[in-house]
Amino acid sequence: MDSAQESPAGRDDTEERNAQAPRPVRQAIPNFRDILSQENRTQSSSSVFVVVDGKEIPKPAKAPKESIIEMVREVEGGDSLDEMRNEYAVVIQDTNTRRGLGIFATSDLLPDHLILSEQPALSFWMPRDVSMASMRREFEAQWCELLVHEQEALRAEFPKLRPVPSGRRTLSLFQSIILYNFALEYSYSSPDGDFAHIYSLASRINHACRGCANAVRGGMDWYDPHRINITLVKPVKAGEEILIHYNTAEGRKLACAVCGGMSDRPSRCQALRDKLGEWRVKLGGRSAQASGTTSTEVVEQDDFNADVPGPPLSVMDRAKRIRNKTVRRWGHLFTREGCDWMLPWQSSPWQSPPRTPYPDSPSPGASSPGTPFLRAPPPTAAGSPVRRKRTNRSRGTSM
Ligand SMILES: C[S@@+](CC[C@H](N)C(=O)[O-])C[C@H]1O[C@@H](n2cnc3c(N)ncnc32)[C@H](O)[C@@H]1O
Repeated sequence: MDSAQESPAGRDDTEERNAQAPRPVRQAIPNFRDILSQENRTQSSSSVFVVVDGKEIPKPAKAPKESIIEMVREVEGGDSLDEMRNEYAVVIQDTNTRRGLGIFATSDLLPDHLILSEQPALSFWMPRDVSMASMRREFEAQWCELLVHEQEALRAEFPKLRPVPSGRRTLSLFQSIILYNFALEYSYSSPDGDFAHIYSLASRINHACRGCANAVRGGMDWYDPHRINITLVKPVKAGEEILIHYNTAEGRKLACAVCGGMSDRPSRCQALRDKLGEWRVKLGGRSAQASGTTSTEVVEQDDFNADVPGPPLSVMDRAKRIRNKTVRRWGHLFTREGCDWMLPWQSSPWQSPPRTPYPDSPSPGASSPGTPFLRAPPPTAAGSPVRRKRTNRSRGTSM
């Protein structure tokens, strides 16, 4: 018989059976708030309260990061927040310029996108009571405390660390200087100035002036203070380099990767180009919003707190300032554009700023007869004037 022509009695039976059968219970998918409150129930020892939905609940003693990662893994199929954001969003590539390696976006992204969020690959603790002269030895000691496989992994990841051996109790002066130099070049100081953090990806980001940079370093992560967050401030196309601003008074002065300017702001030429771009968008009838954040807006945002005195400089920042002064003063003696501080004879010319390499170093064309020109004369048969041949000096033990 056709099921549509079932007798009324038969239909009643089926309805009764359906009513008696236990209904499958719909399991609610836990969301972030559920997990948070679950954690609150288990860890209610904390006396600090937070307000969720108008209700006061005890603040979790432990950050529910693991729970978030679990949820992300379930939803996205990724392994962690890092994996979800970093490896899919950016890639390390050679810039094919003197900048060396850089970080490039893998897809088109909009402003405000959190493009990088990662934990340090290596952290050097910078004790406050240690003088700058001892800082190099401090870093050396901390390097020697690492396990050999950790040192090997870092050496494989950062080619600049290759001359620094693994598995030693002490380093030679040369190796120690390379390590120190690496830390100065690749590290970000923690907000409290106690640590120098080196990141696998974020430490590869190159510099651009505030106006040309398309990303900024975000504030401190509440859950994880050593995590660095890099957020876009401009729309970025796939394959475009991610650039942030990191020329500070105490750091090494680098030319902007986009406009070549040495200052914080875009060069006049770049500012004009930006303005033209804005006008082109306006005249083209599209909304001004399509151009994203303009360089002037970025500068204004950044300058908002410009006159608020910053925190006192950390030891690392002071070390950077001294190094920068040394490079500005003596760099021109070693290479045409500047030196890699202690390794001038090894370094390749690391940048070619468009006009004057450093604000106060003499440029070859600019010397007037009245001003003394400090460039070293070319090497003679007697040896280079910069690295003189070692004379045979007695070392105390005579034959
Ligand atoms: C934090 S590292 C960036 C990663 C580096 N490019 C690499 O190959 O590993 C900083 C160094 O990159 C180079 N660099 C970064 N921005 C630059 C720029 N705008 N112009 C020239 N060199 C730059 C400088 O040598 C600087 O000391």
